[in-house]
Amino acid sequence: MKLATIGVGNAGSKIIDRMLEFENETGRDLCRHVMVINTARTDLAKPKYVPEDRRVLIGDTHQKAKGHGVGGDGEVGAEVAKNDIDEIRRVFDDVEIHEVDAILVAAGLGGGTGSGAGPVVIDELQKMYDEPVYGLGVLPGEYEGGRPALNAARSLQSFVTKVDNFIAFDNDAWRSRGQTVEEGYEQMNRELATRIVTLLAAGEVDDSDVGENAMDSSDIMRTLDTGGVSSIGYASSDLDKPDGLLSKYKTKDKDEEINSMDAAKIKGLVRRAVNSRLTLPCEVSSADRALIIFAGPSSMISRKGIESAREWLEQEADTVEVLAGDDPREDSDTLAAVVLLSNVTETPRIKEIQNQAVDAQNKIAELDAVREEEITSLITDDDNELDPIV
Ligand SMILES: Nc1nc2c(ncn2[C@@H]2O[C@H](COP(=O)(O)OP(=O)(O)OP(=O)(O)O)[C@@H](O)[C@H]2O)c(=O)[nH]1
Repeated sequence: MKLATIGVGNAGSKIIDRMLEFENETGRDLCRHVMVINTARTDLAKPKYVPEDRRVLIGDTHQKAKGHGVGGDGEVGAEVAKNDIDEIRRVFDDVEIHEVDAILVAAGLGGGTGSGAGPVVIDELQKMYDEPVYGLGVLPGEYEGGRPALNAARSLQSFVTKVDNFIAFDNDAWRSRGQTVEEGYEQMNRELATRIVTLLAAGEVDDSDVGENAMDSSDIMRTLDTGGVSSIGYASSDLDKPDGLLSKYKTKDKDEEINSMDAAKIKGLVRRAVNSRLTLPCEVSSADRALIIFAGPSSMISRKGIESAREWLEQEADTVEVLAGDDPREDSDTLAAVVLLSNVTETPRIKEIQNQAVDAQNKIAELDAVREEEITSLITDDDNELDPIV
């Protein structure tokens, strides 16, 4: 697939930057257009792979932002993006939309810019283009507290109703102990970039290269066509290691011996992808559609293997809508299986975020209600005998 990618806010921009890094390292060419949008000047300087002229600062004249971010306030994030919509539209105008199949908007839903400006950007994209717009959203961890949960729960409603599909990443599930927050984010962003690029870069090869099992961009788009919230699973196998995963066999046409994985091992790789940590933990059987892509040297991936993996996932996901194919990467020294579970409806983390958000909203309302009273009581003497000077 060929993508226009847009990162909104700090997390969104870092994820797009990692996607560019991963495609660079692995010789893929997914992100044909890139843009990052932020309300904080310092965060806009962070990406390493995003060209300078594709970084857009919004809200630098807004009284509550002034180039320093929106301090976690989603309402301000949305307001700033609406005020600067002409500037955003001007940068979109440079995108040769006929060169791309879809647009991907990445954002952290816990932050003010991601949660507020993200949906405004998506609205504009949907107005301007007919191509599908996908969301890639980070859900905040419980440990971050009530405010990010409130942003995320509200923003999720906007994102999911506005995008053609929302692929979620749950920071809570991916948090590991013994790391600083920054180290943790770095690792999570790499894991996410590996999954999303491996998934979406399939089908980008020339028509001349397409083998009989090759996955096509239209297959991926069809799987994402359900709307709703989706999750990705991933597993890979190192082909250099003599770990018994490979078996020798002779090709029919040529009398040469080549390495391949037998069908059971290919199925095992997919089972590992589905049973390992998903980007959003969910009940696999609640998926509406699913898709498997094998990325690696095509000689490793037998048709029988693809078919048995597809049948296995059809049972697991309890749907007849499972597509499977390969993304030939002849130079790769790994064989990766990436599984897209589209429109999953049973995912406990979203309910937890909503509960945390409702508690936070009630607490904020309570504090707002008593604030004036408490300030007045603090500055007033017990018998109210004193008057202000002016
Ligand atoms: N996975 C991941 N999550 C991140 C990262 N940075 C931030 N987050 C998450 O994203 C949320 C939003 O943070 P930011 O992206 O920094 O915020 P923002 O959208 O720029 O908004 P403001 O800072 O309020 O202007 C946080 O609450 C975290 O949950 C990151 O590098 N990786």
